[in-house]
Amino acid sequence: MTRSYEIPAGVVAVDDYERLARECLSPEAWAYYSGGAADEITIRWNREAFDRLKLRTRVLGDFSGGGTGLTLFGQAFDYPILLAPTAHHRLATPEAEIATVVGAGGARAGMVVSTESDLTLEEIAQASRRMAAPTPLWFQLYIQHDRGFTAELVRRAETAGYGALVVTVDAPVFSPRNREQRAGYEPPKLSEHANTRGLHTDYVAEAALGESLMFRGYLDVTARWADIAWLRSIARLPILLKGIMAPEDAELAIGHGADGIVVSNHGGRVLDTMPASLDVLPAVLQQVAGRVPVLMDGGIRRGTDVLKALALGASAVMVGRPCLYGLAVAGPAGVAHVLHLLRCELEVAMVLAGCRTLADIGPQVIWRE
Ligand SMILES: Cc1cc2nc3c(=O)[nH]c(=O)nc-3n(C[C@H](O)[C@H](O)[C@H](O)COP(=O)(O)O)c2cc1C
Ligand SMILES: CC(C)CC(=O)C(=O)O
Repeated sequence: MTRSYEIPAGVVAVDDYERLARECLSPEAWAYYSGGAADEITIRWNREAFDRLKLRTRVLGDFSGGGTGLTLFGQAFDYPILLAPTAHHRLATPEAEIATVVGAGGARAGMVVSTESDLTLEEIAQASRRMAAPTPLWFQLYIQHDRGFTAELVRRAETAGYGALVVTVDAPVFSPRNREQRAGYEPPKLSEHANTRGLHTDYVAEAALGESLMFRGYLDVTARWADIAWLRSIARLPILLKGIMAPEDAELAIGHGADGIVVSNHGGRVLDTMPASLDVLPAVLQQVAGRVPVLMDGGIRRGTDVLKALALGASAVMVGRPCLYGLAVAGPAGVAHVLHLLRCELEVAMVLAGCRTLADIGPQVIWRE
């Protein structure tokens, strides 16, 4: 199938991609990408938390030699916006994650590849290497019930040249996603995913009426803190834990060897009425006290949102749905455009807030009454 990868006229902001993506995606795929847990209240709160904060501007500053570059775990990034790990890009485009990585590379953004990608982690890394400027890639790991299989995934990511492991710890189970259910979205079986092909999934829980869903052995195989120490012992790469929403868990993460933390409520897709990631960020940062980098995701749709997250103390942010919407509308060009829009908006906001570099972004950027 040949597709047009042109950016449609009139697209000037990330939200325009959301509107257009709905028209490009099947109703099931739209429900999967855009939806969240239960009543999707956390999705709304993720946005509202950004909108509540006001920015404080400064004038007549000197911006010579400024920029948005940063280093994380020894890797250089042009700007502090990475693609969050998201599953199943083939729902958006037949080229799946290859289109995404090409778009990310075009915009020179880092990308986190999901365990549940539709292409193998090796195929995605290879596509990135073919580009003039390969994208910094990290691998998002779901710890599988088969720890031998998990160790093999880690080894594969290291061999393929990934720069960090982002271990998602917030979703041992998902609460129902009613929008997906109502649209009739059927997720592909884990044993048929590109990276986990052949994994046996006999443990998957289903409950008949009158039976407990969770407490019949299913949770015996899910990851625990000891698994993080184990991962640390077998992996050479830096390990970030994604989905930390409590200061106590941030402390445990560092205690078990994590090199970084991602404050995230999984884009409101795991447990509805969790607070906004942005609202939890300050408490986690206070606990971490600069010992490891703290990233965040959830609800970022504007460069001003990125500025606000950094002003509260995040080292960088990750963006999920907007990249999928760009992918659905215009393939690699759409992904690159989404990232470019966010980067340009961030730069404008930095200048108007009087910040020459990321190091200048601090609490002074937020207007306090
Ligand atoms: C369709 C979709 C699939 C996702 N798949 C994964 C995944 O495989 N692994 C993961 O850690 N997070 C996954 N996430 C969560 C994102 O990494 C991220 O936390 C979230 O999308 C951020 O919120 P935002 O979409 O508002 O930017 C997924 C999110 C979406 C929307
Ligand atoms: C296939 C899912 C487990 C991927 C995911 O994390 C999500 O859909 O939010």
